[in-house]
Amino acid sequence: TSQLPYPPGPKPRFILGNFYDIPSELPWITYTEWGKQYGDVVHAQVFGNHILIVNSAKVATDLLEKRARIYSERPTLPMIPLMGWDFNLTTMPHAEKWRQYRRLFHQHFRQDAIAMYHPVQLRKIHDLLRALLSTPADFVAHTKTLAAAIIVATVYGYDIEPKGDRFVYLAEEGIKRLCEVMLPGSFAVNDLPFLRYFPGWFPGCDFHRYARETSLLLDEMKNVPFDFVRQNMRDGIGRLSVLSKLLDHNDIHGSKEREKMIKDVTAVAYAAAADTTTATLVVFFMAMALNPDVVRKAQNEIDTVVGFGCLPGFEHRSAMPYCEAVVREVFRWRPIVPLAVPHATTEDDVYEGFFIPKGTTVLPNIWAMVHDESMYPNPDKFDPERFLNADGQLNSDDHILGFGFGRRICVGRHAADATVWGTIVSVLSTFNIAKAKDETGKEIEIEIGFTDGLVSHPKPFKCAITPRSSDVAKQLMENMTDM
Ligand code: HEM
Repeated sequence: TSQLPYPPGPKPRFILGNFYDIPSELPWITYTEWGKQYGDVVHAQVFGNHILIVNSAKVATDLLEKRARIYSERPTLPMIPLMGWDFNLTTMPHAEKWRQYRRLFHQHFRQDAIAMYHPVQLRKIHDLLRALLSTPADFVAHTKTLAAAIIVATVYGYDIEPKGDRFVYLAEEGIKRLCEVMLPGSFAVNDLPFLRYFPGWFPGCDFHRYARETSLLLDEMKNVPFDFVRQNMRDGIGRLSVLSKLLDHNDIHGSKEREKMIKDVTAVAYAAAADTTTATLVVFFMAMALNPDVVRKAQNEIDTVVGFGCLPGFEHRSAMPYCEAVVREVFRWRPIVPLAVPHATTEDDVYEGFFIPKGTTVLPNIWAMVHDESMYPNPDKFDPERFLNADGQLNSDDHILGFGFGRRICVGRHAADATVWGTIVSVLSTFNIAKAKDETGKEIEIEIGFTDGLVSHPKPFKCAITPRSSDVAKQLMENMTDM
């Protein structure tokens, strides 16, 4: 099979391969262009390491789903275990430990388990509405607090401090470091793994210090909420959380190994949930400010089904197809994990006559898939109607590509989807969202820009978020304070 050619792609140079072709900024855009030039599977190499870019949903299904046995590994980065981040399900090798962790995670985040978290999600979403009422210009910060508060309340069952929460600080710092390490070229030891055996004083081996610091920070991050909840469970704190269920089911004084697993699984939830949910909801605010028609249509539907001045609940979901289409379009229009999380192959493979070697890093280019003109005509337009039939009912396109593929598909997707839906309909039921205006009353244009990184956030922009009526504002302040 190795006589077969690699899939097409930019021509590699001697030794360096495509080192200089791999873009450091918004690589998913360049990879989409490569897709137009070379096809749905594109091959590149850097220092002899193979990279396969998957540019269509069909190929993603063929490889990452139908051949999941071969395509479910993650690339190895030596810095991850050195820092102590190897408890992270997201980057864990596709082996027995991953299976155990994923099973545990799935038990508490599968679709039929999520309804249990609806009350907590709505309580935090209502906090967001009050925050938007008092300081609407800080909508990004409020969204961030919402995402953090929901996942902490779901997993540990306690309410984070609005500012300066120790766990949130530790988790954010830990995630920042994980993202830094995952950037290609950030730490030489990732490309030259033998460096890990060199002492810290050796030139270029300062990564040992960074890794040690991170490891201490992560230990504290795992222990702070765990110890807090365990000590306070008798007083009812954290009683309904994922953690308390894990502890109940598995004996509070269970084996050390069991306890470690529970700490690991719960800590990963925050890492995977907070940033992704925030970015998705900020995309929603951007899309609404740019599309007043969509705001109006969604509000009409909410007013008809729920009633003006009343807040939606999950029981209204199936009766609001237009709002559902808005949610699907938010995930499609600007996918915030545009290259998913890289997969890797564990065996040599052949696809459509091309050779894909064992150990290839596979990048699912979600950006290219959701901008595929044959599936989504005029893909840059934010158009929920693309998910509706002529009769206004939802069509069958309910596969949210933004959650990834195969065995590695986002295990928190049902929780994320519920938070995103609940936030979108609650905000639209109470607020108008439009472009902000300057002192002269002229609309401030929104520049659609996105950051680099595994999770790509909208660049700062302004929008006007105003209560739909003074009654709604009053109700928000009065009626909802004890919801
Ligand atoms: C809007 C929010 C979210 C988006 C867009 C998102 C997206 C993704 C993507 C693209 C992947 C990689 C899939 C692949 O490798 O093919 C992933 C993995 C993962 N996500 Fe999410 N996610 C979100 C929210 C969440 C939440 C709320 C949780 C936890 C409660 C979560 C937990 C995870 C975990 C643990 C993995 C790793 C799965 C594995 O490697 O086996 N995510 N997510």
